[in-house]
Amino acid sequence: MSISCNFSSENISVEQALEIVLSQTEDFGSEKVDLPNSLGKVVKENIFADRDFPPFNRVSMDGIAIQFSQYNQGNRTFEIEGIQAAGTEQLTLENPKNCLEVMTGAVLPENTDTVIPYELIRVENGEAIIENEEVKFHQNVHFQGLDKKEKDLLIPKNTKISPAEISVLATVGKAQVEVSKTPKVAIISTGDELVEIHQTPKPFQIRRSNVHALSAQLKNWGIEAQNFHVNDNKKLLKESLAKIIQQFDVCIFSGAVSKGKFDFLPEVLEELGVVKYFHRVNQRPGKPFWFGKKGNKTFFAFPGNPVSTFMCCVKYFQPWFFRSCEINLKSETAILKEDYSFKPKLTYFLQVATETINGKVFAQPLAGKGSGDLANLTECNAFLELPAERDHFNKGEIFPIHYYR
Ligand SMILES: Nc1nc2c(c(=O)[nH]1)N[C@H]1C(S)=C(S)[C@@H](COP(=O)(O)OP(=O)(O)OC[C@H]3O[C@@H](n4cnc5c(N)ncnc54)[C@H](O)[C@@H]3O)O[C@H]1N2
Ligand code: MOO
Ligand SMILES: [Mg+2]
Repeated sequence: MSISCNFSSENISVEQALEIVLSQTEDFGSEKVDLPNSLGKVVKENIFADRDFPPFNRVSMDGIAIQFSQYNQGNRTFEIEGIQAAGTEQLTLENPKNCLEVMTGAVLPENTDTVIPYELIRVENGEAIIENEEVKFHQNVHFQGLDKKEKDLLIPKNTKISPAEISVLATVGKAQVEVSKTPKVAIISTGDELVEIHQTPKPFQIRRSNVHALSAQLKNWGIEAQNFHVNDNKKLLKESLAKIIQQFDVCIFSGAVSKGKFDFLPEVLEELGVVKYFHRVNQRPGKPFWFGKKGNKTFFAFPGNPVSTFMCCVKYFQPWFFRSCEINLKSETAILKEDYSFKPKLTYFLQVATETINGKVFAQPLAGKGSGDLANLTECNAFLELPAERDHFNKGEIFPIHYYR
């Protein structure tokens, strides 16, 4: 999809902004990585069952294996012929009136079809005596191919790898997996008021928390970003960015995009040849969001207020990255739990705490004290997207929701 750049100085809507961002995805290609390093990445090959699941008739309780017909004929005492342990070749029950002890994970012995757990038998003088009458044909046997058949598709290409996929990849022997390459991402904070997290800020300073919040969000999506800091000095900003831009596919900024005397970022980016696609979106938080491209490099300049940076990363960077990896994030909705009013003609990303009741997701507004109130993020788990054209939202209405945890 190609969308022409929005060079106008008019603010654009959230829908337009997202459409532009999503029209600017990039293909980062794929690479083979060792299985442990594939967590959080997107698999770029179909994963098939290399054998039946389970691969043999698997004993699923420790006990004895018998022929059910013997039990059905009234036999309750079975001489023990031997032990079938897990990890040993299949034994054969020689005499159908006897039994074999079997362990969970072992192959069900030849000539047996039913497993009775130790709890329901008594073992005396080399014999197993069944004490419970309720034995069912085929009980406690996990039959070969019951879950999946050899060559079944287990994980389709373009699935995000979670611990569940790791389990399946491991069991089919994928020591290495083809995954989408992640872009090289730089996260750049700006501002003379910022100090490192291990430093004690002077009364007029704060720690550069946005960079750590962004890094953590990206880490959740399988991206290891590098972070930088530049002070509010135009010349320095331009020199530093000229170098950083060369080395990265994506630059995510926090701060210096609003109307302040030291908000140099938009002009510096343009001076460095980055094409502005939009600046300012009709939204709160995050109104001064600036987005641009230079060739196949992508620039997300998020407003510095911590909740703005955070929300913009969830709402714009996240779907951009997943679309680049050919994954469509599913859109989710939630039910507003109480009436809420927001007057400005802006899309409002209301901070909410969700609760699921009878399968329905309810969103409790916990708006916080504005986009500087980062502590409020810990009280909530999502942003509820309230449309710009309305100013009152009723309890019970359904709106799009964006989770961050
Ligand atoms: N006259 C106007 N002033 C402001 C407007 C406006 O439209 N007209 N927009 C406001 C809005 S909305 C936002 S959001 C901010 C965005 O400002 P900037 O992107 O220029 O960011 P800064 O000025 O650099 O910082 C804003 C705020 O955020 C704090 N900050 C910045 N970086 C970090 C960081 N890494 N970790 C923690 N906190 C950070 C910074 O200290 C400031 O308090 O502008 C409004 N002003
Ligand atoms: O976008 Mo600003 O975040 O409204 O404070
Ligand atoms: Mg500013």
